[in-house]
Amino acid sequence: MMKIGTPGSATATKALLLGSGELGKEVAISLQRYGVEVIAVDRYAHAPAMQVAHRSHVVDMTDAAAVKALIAAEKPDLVVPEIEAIATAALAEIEAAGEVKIVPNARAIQLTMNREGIRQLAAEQLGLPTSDYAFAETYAQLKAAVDGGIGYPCFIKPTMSSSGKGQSMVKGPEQLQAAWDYAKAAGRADTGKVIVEAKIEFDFEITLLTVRAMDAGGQVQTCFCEPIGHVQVNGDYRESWQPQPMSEKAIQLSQQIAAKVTEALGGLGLFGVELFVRGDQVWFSEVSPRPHDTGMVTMVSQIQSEFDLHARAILGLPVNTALDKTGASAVILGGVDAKAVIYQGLSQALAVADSEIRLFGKPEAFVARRMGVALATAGSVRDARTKAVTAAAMINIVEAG
Ligand SMILES: Nc1ncnc2c1ncn2[C@@H]1O[C@H](COP(=O)(O)OP(=O)(O)OP(=O)(O)O)[C@@H](O)[C@H]1O
Ligand SMILES: NCC(=O)N[C@@H]1O[C@H](COP(=O)([O-])[O-])[C@@H](O)[C@H]1O
Ligand SMILES: [Mg+2]
Repeated sequence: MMKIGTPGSATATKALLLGSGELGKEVAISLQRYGVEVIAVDRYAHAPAMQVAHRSHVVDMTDAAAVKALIAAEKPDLVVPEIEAIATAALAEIEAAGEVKIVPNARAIQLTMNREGIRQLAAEQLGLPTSDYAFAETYAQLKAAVDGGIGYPCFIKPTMSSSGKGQSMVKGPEQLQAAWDYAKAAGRADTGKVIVEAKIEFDFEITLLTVRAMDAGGQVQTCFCEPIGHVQVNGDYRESWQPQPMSEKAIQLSQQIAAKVTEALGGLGLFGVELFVRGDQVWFSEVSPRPHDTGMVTMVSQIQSEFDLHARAILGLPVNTALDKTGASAVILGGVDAKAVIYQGLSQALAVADSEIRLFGKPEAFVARRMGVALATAGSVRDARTKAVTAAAMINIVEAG
C-alpha cells in the first residue's frame, strides 16, 4: 500500500465513516469511486451511508470504549467523522498511536464539535470577527451575560449540537427561561454549558466551502468554491444556492477568514466555513471539518461535488473547485412521524426542468427530519431556487402500510 497523502496516488484502502447520514452516503460513494473500501457506522441500523457501504456497524459513537474497540477490530487507514457527537477523546488517543489517520485530524474534530472550542480558536486566538458571545453553566449566569452586554435579540444554543437542535432566538427576557430549558434538553450531547450569541443583522449568510488538498509539488494548498447562499429556519437549512453574489471586498474577507480558520485546524479535506455578510462586513459563525448540508447543491452545480472534493483531498488526489452551473437545493422534510415511509410525487417532481431528487433512505421519518433534497440548475439563482423549491414541494412522504 502507498502512503496516505502521496500526491498523484489513490492511497488508503479502507475508510471508516463515523456517522452515516445523507452527507456520509455521498462521501462513501465518492471514496468507493477511487477504490476505497468503506465501513459505515452510526447509532441506528440502515442509516443512509450503510446502504451503499461495504460493511456497517451500529455503535454508540459517544462511547469511547466502543469506538476504540471498533477501530481496533476494523483497522481502517482513515477515520472520517461525519457528525459532531463522537467520543473525540478516543479519536485523539487513536491518532496518537499513529496507526490510523483521523480526517482532518483529531484536534480539528475536537475543537469544532464544541462551540466553546471553535469560538476560543476563532475569536480569541485568531482574532476573527464573530458575534459577541458568552458561555453559561447555570440560568443565573446566562441571565447575567445577557443583561451584562449581549442584550436582545440573542441566540441560545447547546455547546454541542447541530442542525439547530436546542437552538432558539430570544427576543426579550420573557423568552429566556424557555430557551435555557430547550438548550439544556435538546443538544446532541450535554456538555453542561450553553452559548449565548448576540444576533448579527446580516444581509445574507454563506457557506464558503474551503478545501485543503495536496498540489502537484506535494504542498498543502487552500482552494475555495464559489460562495453558497442559504436560508435557515429554526437553525436548520431549507434552501441553498451557488453562487451567492457578493461584493469583491466581502468575498476577499470571507476567503481570508476561511483560510485562517482552516489553516489553524489543519489536515487535509473539505471544510464548510459559515459566515454572515452585511455589505462589505463579514463575521465568522462556525465551521464543519467535513462536507456541509448546504453544500449538497454542489452535486449539480460543481464539476466536483463537495463530497468528491473531500474524498480527493483526504486521499491526496488533485481537486478542482470550479463552478459548472448555477444551482439550488431545497430540502424535503418528513412532514410525518413514521417508522416506515412511502414517497409520492416523484414523477411530478422530476418533471420540473433540470431538476434532480435525492431521497436519503432514512428508515424512520420525523416531522422535521430531513429525508431528501431537490436539486436544480438554471441560468439564474432565482430560477434555480424556484425549480428546486417546486420539485421539493411535489414530494409527499406518507406512512407505509
Ligand atoms: N449570532 C447569530 N446571529 C444571527 N443569526 C444566527 C446567529 N447564530 C445562529 N444564527 C442563525 O441560525 C443558523 C444556525 O446556527 P448555527 O449554525 O450556529 O447552528 P447549528 O445547529 O450548528 O446548525 P448546522 O449544524 O446546521 O450548521 C445560522 O445559520 C443563522 O441563520
Ligand atoms: N447540519 C449537520 C447535518 O446536516 N448532518 C447530516 O445529517 C445527518 C443526521 O441526520 P438525522 O438527524 O436525520 O439522523 C448526519 O449524519 C449528517 O449526514
Ligand atoms: Mg451552522
